[in-house]
Amino acid sequence: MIKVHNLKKQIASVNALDGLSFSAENGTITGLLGPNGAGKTTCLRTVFGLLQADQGYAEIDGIKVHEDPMAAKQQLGLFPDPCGLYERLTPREYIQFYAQLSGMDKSQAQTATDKVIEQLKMADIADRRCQGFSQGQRMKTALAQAIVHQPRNIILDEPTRGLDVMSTRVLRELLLMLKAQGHCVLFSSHVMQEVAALCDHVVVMAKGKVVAQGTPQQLCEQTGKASLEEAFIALIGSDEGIAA
Ligand SMILES: Nc1ncnc2c1ncn2[C@@H]1O[C@H](COP(=O)(O)OP(=O)(O)OP(=O)(O)O)[C@@H](O)[C@H]1O
Repeated sequence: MIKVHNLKKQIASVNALDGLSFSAENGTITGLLGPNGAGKTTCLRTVFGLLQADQGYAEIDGIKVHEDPMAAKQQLGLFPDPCGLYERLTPREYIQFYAQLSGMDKSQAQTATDKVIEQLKMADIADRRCQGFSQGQRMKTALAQAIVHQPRNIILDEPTRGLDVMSTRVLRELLLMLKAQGHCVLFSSHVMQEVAALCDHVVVMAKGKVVAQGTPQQLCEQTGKASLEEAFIALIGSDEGIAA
């Protein structure tokens, strides 16, 4: 479970986070939806401990990130940019390398790697070099790296940015699988369709604040609108920086 409490962060002259609070539960996909510049990336960076808030704090499974960043990170996987794989390694070598970086010895890392290869159903590509992989295969490998230490919580910043339809579908299926396995999945997006299709809980944010939150249906009911897109426009007052 990921919680943020009253996060405030000023960057240069901008209040990137301005009293942001919400929770993302286990077994649930939570979407952070907001226009460009809303503060989504700043929020996720703070959750991962890459940025320190001026006020407020983030909590991973009850561990305050600023008090014990290492313990918090053990419970957290960060989905990396799938373009940045080491081309000369196979997924098995790549995942095992990251498992060892997270503190496992060689034999623990081998076991954890076998487990995640099975979990993400990627045995067919596990021993091929990443060079020449399709986007979907890259995505599986990147996600495997992020979850090899079996964190309960996974965060993804605009994971489908630049992906084609097939790769987006692969990622969707992977996220639904993680949800079914009881993980807490938190991702940011400004793509309305993706959020509507995937999320159990949507946190609509603008200017560093939560504007509204609930299931897509609750957001439609709150605003009296028929679609999430219309609800979003009613809540934000504009559709600037949002993709259908
Ligand atoms: N390093 C920085 N220097 C200056 N301003 C910054 C910096 N990082 C973030 N900001 C500002 O903080 C605000 C929030 O940025 P953030 O990247 O968190 O938004 P976002 O919701 O992720 O946007 P997008 O959807 O465009 O990626 C923006 O106004 C942005 O310009």
